[in-house]
Amino acid sequence: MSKIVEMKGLSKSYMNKIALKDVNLNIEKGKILGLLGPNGSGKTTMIKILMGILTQSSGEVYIDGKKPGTGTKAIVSYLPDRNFLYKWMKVKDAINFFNDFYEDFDMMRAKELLKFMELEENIKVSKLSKGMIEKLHLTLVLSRRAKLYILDEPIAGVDPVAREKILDAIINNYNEDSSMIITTHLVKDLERVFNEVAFLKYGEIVLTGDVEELRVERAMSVDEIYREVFK
Ligand SMILES: Nc1ncnc2c1ncn2[C@@H]1O[C@H](COP(=O)(O)OP(=O)(O)OP(=O)(O)O)[C@@H](O)[C@H]1O
Repeated sequence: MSKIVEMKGLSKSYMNKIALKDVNLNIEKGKILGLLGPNGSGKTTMIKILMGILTQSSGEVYIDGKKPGTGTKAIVSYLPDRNFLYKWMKVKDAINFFNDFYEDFDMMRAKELLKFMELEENIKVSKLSKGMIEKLHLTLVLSRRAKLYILDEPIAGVDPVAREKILDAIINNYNEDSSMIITTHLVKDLERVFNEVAFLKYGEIVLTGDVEELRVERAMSVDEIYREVFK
């Protein structure tokens, strides 16, 4: 099977608020999908459904052919859009914690990434800046040999130099056997990473496709297309 993610008629409402409406979206293995949309468009809701944190109101979702749950959590490496580290931890504790927790954690890769991100193992998490925390999160998430990586706003809140470094880490550590979903509204910064994009507007997919094809068809960058769709 070539699809890593399959969504069919996926909808989600919170009380009377519709967050996702009849979403049909497939992600092929080996691709990096940019899930793009402004605040409140439903990106996090979609990711939480993929992670089994929320249940859809209707429709179907499959990850590698399975419904989200314990089985799929083992093959998905997820970067939430909030800090998930404990203040008492040192960087090396966070690494060991992940190593103990995830069978697919690759310690060698983690050490290389720490070096690349210029993160010192003995620093306490409480002493790290916001940008350094994001780098540590990404180090942890990318050090797993997962089939699917889901990165929710991986570069929000970091300076442009750190952004470039984080993007390089994503590209260098990505391999063709895995797939990735990256949500962002910082389209210009991230578009060089995407193979495919899906635009979410008020919970609906309004445009999806291969990045190269879209750029050629419309003679615009993804960022320009985004601005046109959401103006
Ligand atoms: N727990 C909740 N209860 C009620 N409404 C919610 C809840 N979570 C999200 N929503 C609503 O659902 C819609 C989609 O929210 P969601 O967080 O998925 O958007 P998003 O695209 O991730 O936004 P952002 O870019 O700001 O993170 C929004 O209108 C939001 O107000």
